[in-house]
Amino acid sequence: MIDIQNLSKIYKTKSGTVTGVDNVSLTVYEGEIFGIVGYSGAGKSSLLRCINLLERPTLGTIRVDGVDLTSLKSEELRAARLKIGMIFQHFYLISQKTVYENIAFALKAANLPKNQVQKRVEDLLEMVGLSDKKDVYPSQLSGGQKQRVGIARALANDPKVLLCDEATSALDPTTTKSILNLLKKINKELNITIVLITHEMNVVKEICNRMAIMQEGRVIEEGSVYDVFASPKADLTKEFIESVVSFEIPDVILDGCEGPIVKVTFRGQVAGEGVISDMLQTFQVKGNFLHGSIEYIQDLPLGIFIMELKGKQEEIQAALTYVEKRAAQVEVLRDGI
Ligand SMILES: Nc1ncnc2c1ncn2[C@@H]1O[C@H](COP(=O)(O)OP(=O)(O)OP(=O)(O)O)[C@@H](O)[C@H]1O
Repeated sequence: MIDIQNLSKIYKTKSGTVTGVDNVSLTVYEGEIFGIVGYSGAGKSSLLRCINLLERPTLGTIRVDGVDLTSLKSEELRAARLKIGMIFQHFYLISQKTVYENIAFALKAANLPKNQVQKRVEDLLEMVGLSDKKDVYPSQLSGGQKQRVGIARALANDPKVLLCDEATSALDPTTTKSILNLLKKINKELNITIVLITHEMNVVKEICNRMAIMQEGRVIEEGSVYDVFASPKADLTKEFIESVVSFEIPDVILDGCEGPIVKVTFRGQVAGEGVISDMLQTFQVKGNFLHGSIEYIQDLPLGIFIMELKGKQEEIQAALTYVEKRAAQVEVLRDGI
Protein backbone atom coordinates (compact mmCIF):
# COMPACT_ATOMS: atom_id res chain seq x y z
CA MET A 1 0.00 0.00 0.00
CA ILE A 2 2.84 2.39 0.89
CA ASP A 3 6.22 1.87 -0.67
CA ILE A 4 9.02 4.14 0.46
CA GLN A 5 12.32 3.85 -1.36
CA ASN A 6 15.60 5.53 -0.40
CA LEU A 7 13.83 8.50 1.06
CA SER A 8 15.82 11.39 2.47
CA LYS A 9 14.59 14.70 3.77
CA ILE A 10 17.18 17.39 4.23
CA TYR A 11 16.15 20.76 5.66
CA LYS A 12 17.98 23.93 4.75
CA THR A 13 18.35 26.26 7.68
CA LYS A 14 20.19 29.54 8.18
CA SER A 15 23.02 27.73 9.91
CA GLY A 16 23.32 24.90 7.35
CA THR A 17 21.48 21.70 6.52
CA VAL A 18 19.71 19.28 8.89
CA THR A 19 19.00 15.70 7.90
CA GLY A 20 15.49 14.77 9.03
CA VAL A 21 15.26 11.43 7.22
CA ASP A 22 18.32 9.57 6.01
CA ASN A 23 17.84 7.05 3.20
CA VAL A 24 14.81 5.17 4.52
CA SER A 25 13.16 2.32 2.63
CA LEU A 26 9.99 0.79 4.09
CA THR A 27 6.93 -1.07 2.87
CA VAL A 28 3.58 -0.87 4.63
CA TYR A 29 1.14 -3.53 3.47
CA GLU A 30 -2.55 -3.03 2.84
CA GLY A 31 -4.70 -3.46 5.93
CA GLU A 32 -1.94 -3.39 8.50
CA ILE A 33 -1.26 -1.05 11.38
CA PHE A 34 2.38 -0.01 11.14
CA GLY A 35 4.11 1.76 14.02
CA ILE A 36 7.21 3.96 13.79
CA VAL A 37 8.93 4.48 17.13
CA GLY A 38 11.77 6.76 18.10
CA TYR A 39 12.81 9.48 20.47
CA SER A 40 12.25 13.14 19.76
CA GLY A 41 14.27 14.27 16.74
CA ALA A 42 14.61 10.75 15.29
CA GLY A 43 12.83 11.81 12.09
CA LYS A 44 9.41 10.22 12.61
CA SER A 45 7.34 13.33 11.81
CA SER A 46 9.50 14.17 8.81
CA LEU A 47 9.00 10.67 7.43
CA LEU A 48 5.25 10.63 8.12
CA ARG A 49 4.77 14.06 6.56
CA CYS A 50 6.61 12.91 3.44
CA ILE A 51 4.03 10.14 2.97
CA ASN A 52 1.31 12.66 2.06
CA LEU A 53 3.81 15.19 0.77
CA LEU A 54 3.18 17.73 3.53
CA GLU A 55 6.96 17.67 3.27
CA ARG A 56 8.50 17.09 -0.13
CA PRO A 57 11.25 14.44 0.03
CA THR A 58 14.70 15.67 -0.97
CA LEU A 59 15.53 12.28 -2.46
CA GLY A 60 13.71 9.01 -3.02
CA THR A 61 10.19 7.94 -3.91
CA ILE A 62 6.88 7.38 -2.14
CA ARG A 63 4.18 5.28 -3.71
CA VAL A 64 0.77 5.15 -2.11
CA ASP A 65 -1.60 2.60 -3.62
CA GLY A 66 0.72 2.31 -6.62
CA VAL A 67 0.89 6.05 -7.33
CA ASP A 68 4.17 7.95 -7.12
CA LEU A 69 2.98 11.08 -5.34
CA THR A 70 6.06 13.11 -6.19
CA SER A 71 5.21 12.84 -9.91
CA LEU A 72 1.69 14.31 -9.58
CA LYS A 73 0.61 17.78 -10.65
CA SER A 74 -1.05 19.93 -7.97
CA GLU A 75 -4.65 19.07 -8.94
CA GLU A 76 -3.92 15.32 -9.04
CA LEU A 77 -1.99 15.57 -5.80
CA ARG A 78 -4.95 17.25 -4.10
CA ALA A 79 -7.19 14.37 -5.18
CA ALA A 80 -4.63 11.75 -4.09
CA ARG A 81 -4.28 13.43 -0.70
CA LEU A 82 -7.99 13.03 -0.02
CA LYS A 83 -7.33 9.30 0.13
CA ILE A 84 -4.76 9.81 2.90
CA GLY A 85 -6.34 10.96 6.17
CA MET A 86 -4.25 12.37 8.98
CA ILE A 87 -4.70 12.97 12.70
CA PHE A 88 -2.48 15.00 15.00
CA GLN A 89 -1.35 15.17 18.60
CA HIS A 90 -2.95 18.60 19.06
CA PHE A 91 -6.07 17.81 16.98
CA TYR A 92 -6.10 21.09 14.99
CA LEU A 93 -9.87 21.52 15.08
CA ILE A 94 -11.37 24.84 13.98
CA SER A 95 -12.43 26.46 17.24
CA GLN A 96 -15.14 28.69 15.71
CA LYS A 97 -16.90 25.72 14.11
CA THR A 98 -19.08 23.09 15.79
CA VAL A 99 -18.18 19.41 15.76
CA TYR A 100 -20.60 18.93 12.85
CA GLU A 101 -19.12 21.85 10.89
CA ASN A 102 -15.54 20.70 11.50
CA ILE A 103 -16.31 17.36 9.88
CA ALA A 104 -18.52 18.78 7.12
CA PHE A 105 -15.73 21.24 6.25
CA ALA A 106 -13.48 18.31 5.30
CA LEU A 107 -16.16 17.18 2.83
CA LYS A 108 -16.22 20.53 1.03
CA ALA A 109 -13.95 19.40 -1.79
CA ALA A 110 -16.28 16.48 -2.56
CA ASN A 111 -19.11 18.91 -3.51
CA LEU A 112 -21.85 16.73 -2.10
CA PRO A 113 -25.50 17.84 -1.82
CA LYS A 114 -26.47 19.02 1.67
CA ASN A 115 -28.50 15.95 2.62
CA GLN A 116 -25.59 13.64 1.71
CA VAL A 117 -23.17 15.74 3.74
CA GLN A 118 -25.55 15.48 6.69
CA LYS A 119 -25.87 11.70 6.35
CA ARG A 120 -22.11 11.26 6.02
CA VAL A 121 -21.30 13.45 9.04
CA GLU A 122 -23.91 11.67 11.15
CA ASP A 123 -22.54 8.26 10.16
CA LEU A 124 -19.00 9.39 11.02
CA LEU A 125 -20.12 10.75 14.37
CA GLU A 126 -21.78 7.46 15.15
CA MET A 127 -18.63 5.59 14.13
CA VAL A 128 -16.52 7.59 16.61
CA GLY A 129 -19.20 7.56 19.33
CA LEU A 130 -19.95 11.30 19.38
CA SER A 131 -23.48 11.57 17.96
CA ASP A 132 -24.58 13.57 21.00
CA LYS A 133 -21.84 16.21 20.58
CA LYS A 134 -22.73 17.26 17.05
CA ASP A 135 -23.58 20.89 17.90
CA VAL A 136 -20.96 21.70 20.51
CA TYR A 137 -17.71 23.61 19.96
CA PRO A 138 -14.24 22.04 20.38
CA SER A 139 -13.60 24.00 23.59
CA GLN A 140 -16.45 22.08 25.22
CA LEU A 141 -14.83 18.69 24.50
CA SER A 142 -12.29 16.60 26.40
CA GLY A 143 -9.00 15.68 24.72
CA GLY A 144 -10.25 12.22 23.85
CA GLN A 145 -13.45 13.64 22.33
CA LYS A 146 -11.43 16.16 20.31
CA GLN A 147 -9.33 13.33 18.92
CA ARG A 148 -12.52 11.45 18.01
CA VAL A 149 -13.62 14.50 16.00
CA GLY A 150 -10.15 14.55 14.42
CA ILE A 151 -10.59 10.91 13.45
CA ALA A 152 -14.09 11.50 12.02
CA ARG A 153 -12.73 14.43 10.00
CA ALA A 154 -9.82 12.32 8.72
CA LEU A 155 -12.26 9.60 7.60
CA ALA A 156 -14.66 12.01 5.88
CA ASN A 157 -13.37 11.40 2.36
CA ASP A 158 -13.13 7.61 2.68
CA PRO A 159 -9.34 7.42 2.82
CA LYS A 160 -7.42 4.21 2.22
CA VAL A 161 -4.63 5.27 4.54
CA LEU A 162 -4.72 7.00 7.91
CA LEU A 163 -1.55 8.70 9.19
CA CYS A 164 -1.42 9.27 12.94
CA ASP A 165 1.09 11.81 14.25
CA GLU A 166 1.51 11.11 18.00
CA ALA A 167 -2.28 10.83 18.14
CA THR A 168 -2.45 9.74 21.78
CA SER A 169 0.55 11.59 23.24
CA ALA A 170 -1.59 14.36 24.75
CA LEU A 171 -4.05 11.91 26.33
CA ASP A 172 -4.21 10.10 29.66
CA PRO A 173 -3.75 6.28 29.70
CA THR A 174 -7.47 5.41 29.80
CA THR A 175 -8.36 7.81 26.99
CA THR A 176 -5.33 6.56 25.04
CA LYS A 177 -6.69 3.03 25.30
CA SER A 178 -10.12 4.06 24.04
CA ILE A 179 -8.62 5.95 21.07
CA LEU A 180 -6.39 2.98 20.24
CA ASN A 181 -9.44 0.71 20.34
CA LEU A 182 -11.21 3.08 17.96
CA LEU A 183 -8.23 2.99 15.57
CA LYS A 184 -8.27 -0.81 15.73
CA LYS A 185 -11.99 -0.83 14.91
CA ILE A 186 -11.47 1.54 11.96
CA ASN A 187 -8.62 -0.61 10.67
CA LYS A 188 -10.74 -3.78 10.86
CA GLU A 189 -14.15 -2.55 9.82
CA LEU A 190 -13.12 -0.07 7.12
CA ASN A 191 -9.94 -1.89 6.06
CA ILE A 192 -7.93 1.31 6.36
CA THR A 193 -4.16 0.95 6.46
CA ILE A 194 -2.79 2.87 9.44
CA VAL A 195 0.70 4.30 9.92
CA LEU A 196 1.35 5.80 13.32
CA ILE A 197 4.34 7.49 14.83
CA THR A 198 4.91 7.50 18.55
CA HIS A 199 7.56 7.61 21.24
CA GLU A 200 5.44 5.27 23.36
CA MET A 201 6.20 1.60 22.88
CA ASN A 202 2.97 0.57 24.63
CA VAL A 203 1.00 2.11 21.75
CA VAL A 204 2.84 -0.11 19.29
CA LYS A 205 2.47 -3.17 21.52
CA GLU A 206 -1.25 -2.48 21.85
CA ILE A 207 -2.29 -2.16 18.21
CA CYS A 208 0.46 -2.51 15.61
CA ASN A 209 1.17 -5.54 13.43
CA ARG A 210 4.61 -4.41 12.30
CA MET A 211 6.98 -1.70 13.39
CA ALA A 212 10.17 0.21 12.67
CA ILE A 213 12.52 1.92 15.09
CA MET A 214 14.10 5.19 13.99
CA GLN A 215 17.26 6.87 15.22
CA GLU A 216 19.03 9.85 13.69
CA GLY A 217 16.85 9.77 10.59
CA ARG A 218 17.44 6.10 9.87
CA VAL A 219 15.41 2.93 10.41
CA ILE A 220 17.62 0.81 12.63
CA GLU A 221 15.30 -2.16 13.08
CA GLU A 222 11.98 -3.35 11.70
CA GLY A 223 9.78 -6.42 11.76
CA SER A 224 6.59 -7.84 13.19
CA VAL A 225 5.90 -6.40 16.63
CA TYR A 226 6.02 -9.93 18.05
CA ASP A 227 9.44 -10.68 16.56
CA VAL A 228 10.87 -7.36 17.64
CA PHE A 229 9.65 -7.93 21.21
CA ALA A 230 10.86 -11.56 21.22
CA SER A 231 14.32 -10.90 19.77
CA PRO A 232 15.26 -7.22 19.72
CA LYS A 233 18.64 -6.56 18.15
CA ALA A 234 19.57 -2.91 18.57
CA ASP A 235 20.25 -1.49 22.04
CA LEU A 236 17.72 1.26 21.41
CA THR A 237 15.04 -1.33 20.59
CA LYS A 238 15.83 -3.12 23.86
CA GLU A 239 15.54 0.18 25.68
CA PHE A 240 12.11 0.86 24.19
CA ILE A 241 10.92 -2.64 25.06
CA GLU A 242 12.13 -2.27 28.64
CA SER A 243 9.93 0.81 28.89
CA VAL A 244 6.87 -1.45 28.70
CA VAL A 245 8.20 -4.83 29.83
CA SER A 246 10.67 -4.18 32.59
CA PHE A 247 13.23 -6.86 33.42
CA GLU A 248 15.13 -4.77 35.89
CA ILE A 249 16.45 -6.72 38.86
CA PRO A 250 17.69 -4.75 41.87
CA ASP A 251 21.49 -4.79 42.40
CA VAL A 252 21.11 -6.15 45.90
CA ILE A 253 19.39 -9.25 44.46
CA LEU A 254 22.00 -9.62 41.71
CA ASP A 255 24.82 -9.26 44.22
CA GLY A 256 23.40 -12.16 46.17
CA CYS A 257 23.49 -14.47 43.12
CA GLU A 258 26.46 -16.78 42.64
CA GLY A 259 25.50 -18.85 39.60
CA PRO A 260 24.98 -17.75 36.01
CA ILE A 261 21.92 -15.65 35.28
CA VAL A 262 19.98 -16.58 32.19
CA LYS A 263 17.03 -15.13 30.34
CA VAL A 264 14.77 -17.71 28.71
CA THR A 265 12.22 -16.55 26.13
CA PHE A 266 9.38 -18.79 24.97
CA ARG A 267 7.52 -17.89 21.82
CA GLY A 268 3.90 -18.62 21.03
CA GLN A 269 1.97 -21.42 22.65
CA VAL A 270 4.93 -23.23 24.24
CA ALA A 271 4.22 -23.65 27.94
CA GLY A 272 7.40 -22.13 29.28
CA GLU A 273 6.84 -22.92 32.95
CA GLY A 274 6.38 -26.62 32.06
CA VAL A 275 9.65 -26.75 30.11
CA ILE A 276 11.54 -25.08 32.93
CA SER A 277 10.10 -27.38 35.58
CA ASP A 278 10.95 -30.44 33.40
CA MET A 279 14.49 -29.11 33.07
CA LEU A 280 14.83 -28.71 36.82
CA GLN A 281 13.62 -32.27 37.34
CA THR A 282 15.80 -33.78 34.60
CA PHE A 283 19.12 -32.15 35.53
CA GLN A 284 21.03 -31.63 38.73
CA VAL A 285 20.34 -27.92 38.59
CA LYS A 286 18.56 -25.59 40.97
CA GLY A 287 16.75 -22.57 39.59
CA ASN A 288 16.21 -19.35 41.44
CA PHE A 289 13.56 -17.28 39.64
CA LEU A 290 14.38 -13.57 39.53
CA HIS A 291 11.77 -12.44 37.04
CA GLY A 292 8.94 -13.92 35.05
CA SER A 293 6.26 -12.54 32.78
CA ILE A 294 3.97 -13.56 29.99
CA GLU A 295 3.16 -10.74 27.62
CA TYR A 296 0.42 -10.98 25.03
CA ILE A 297 1.36 -9.38 21.73
CA GLN A 298 -1.15 -9.62 18.90
CA ASP A 299 -2.92 -12.17 21.15
CA LEU A 300 0.12 -14.46 21.13
CA PRO A 301 1.88 -15.20 24.41
CA LEU A 302 5.54 -14.35 24.82
CA GLY A 303 6.99 -15.84 28.00
CA ILE A 304 10.14 -14.37 29.51
CA PHE A 305 11.86 -15.81 32.59
CA ILE A 306 15.08 -14.68 34.21
CA MET A 307 16.74 -17.01 36.68
CA GLU A 308 19.92 -17.89 38.42
CA LEU A 309 21.05 -21.46 37.89
CA LYS A 310 23.06 -23.36 40.47
CA GLY A 311 24.81 -26.64 39.90
CA LYS A 312 27.80 -28.18 38.19
CA GLN A 313 28.90 -26.43 35.03
CA GLU A 314 28.22 -29.47 32.78
CA GLU A 315 24.75 -29.92 34.24
CA ILE A 316 23.87 -26.26 33.71
CA GLN A 317 25.12 -26.42 30.12
CA ALA A 318 23.13 -29.59 29.42
CA ALA A 319 20.03 -28.07 31.05
CA LEU A 320 20.27 -24.95 28.87
CA THR A 321 20.70 -27.05 25.72
CA TYR A 322 17.58 -29.00 26.78
CA VAL A 323 15.57 -25.78 27.15
CA GLU A 324 16.90 -24.33 23.91
CA LYS A 325 15.73 -27.43 22.02
CA ARG A 326 12.21 -26.83 23.29
CA ALA A 327 11.58 -23.72 21.24
CA ALA A 328 13.17 -21.37 23.70
CA GLN A 329 15.75 -18.70 23.19
CA VAL A 330 18.37 -18.65 25.91
CA GLU A 331 20.54 -15.65 26.63
CA VAL A 332 23.21 -15.70 29.33
CA LEU A 333 22.92 -12.31 31.04
CA ARG A 334 25.70 -12.89 33.53
CA ASP A 335 28.23 -15.59 32.95
CA GLY A 336 29.23 -17.98 35.61
CA ILE A 337 29.32 -21.12 33.55
N1 LIG B 1 11.12 22.38 9.24
C1 LIG B 1 12.31 22.00 9.70
N2 LIG B 1 13.42 22.76 9.51
C2 LIG B 1 14.61 22.38 9.95
N3 LIG B 1 14.86 21.24 10.62
C3 LIG B 1 13.80 20.43 10.85
C4 LIG B 1 12.48 20.77 10.41
N4 LIG B 1 11.64 19.76 10.80
C5 LIG B 1 12.39 18.85 11.45
N5 LIG B 1 13.69 19.24 11.48
C6 LIG B 1 14.82 18.50 12.08
O1 LIG B 1 14.81 17.18 11.56
C7 LIG B 1 15.14 16.24 12.57
C8 LIG B 1 13.99 15.23 12.71
O2 LIG B 1 12.87 15.91 13.25
P1 LIG B 1 11.42 15.25 13.33
O3 LIG B 1 10.48 16.29 13.86
O4 LIG B 1 11.09 14.61 12.06
O5 LIG B 1 11.68 14.13 14.45
P2 LIG B 1 10.63 13.38 15.34
O6 LIG B 1 11.19 12.02 15.59
O7 LIG B 1 9.29 13.47 14.76
O8 LIG B 1 10.69 14.22 16.70
P3 LIG B 1 9.48 14.93 17.48
O9 LIG B 1 8.67 13.82 18.05
O10 LIG B 1 10.16 15.76 18.52
O11 LIG B 1 8.75 15.76 16.45
C9 LIG B 1 15.42 17.03 13.83
O12 LIG B 1 16.79 17.24 13.93
C10 LIG B 1 14.68 18.34 13.58
O13 LIG B 1 15.30 19.40 14.27
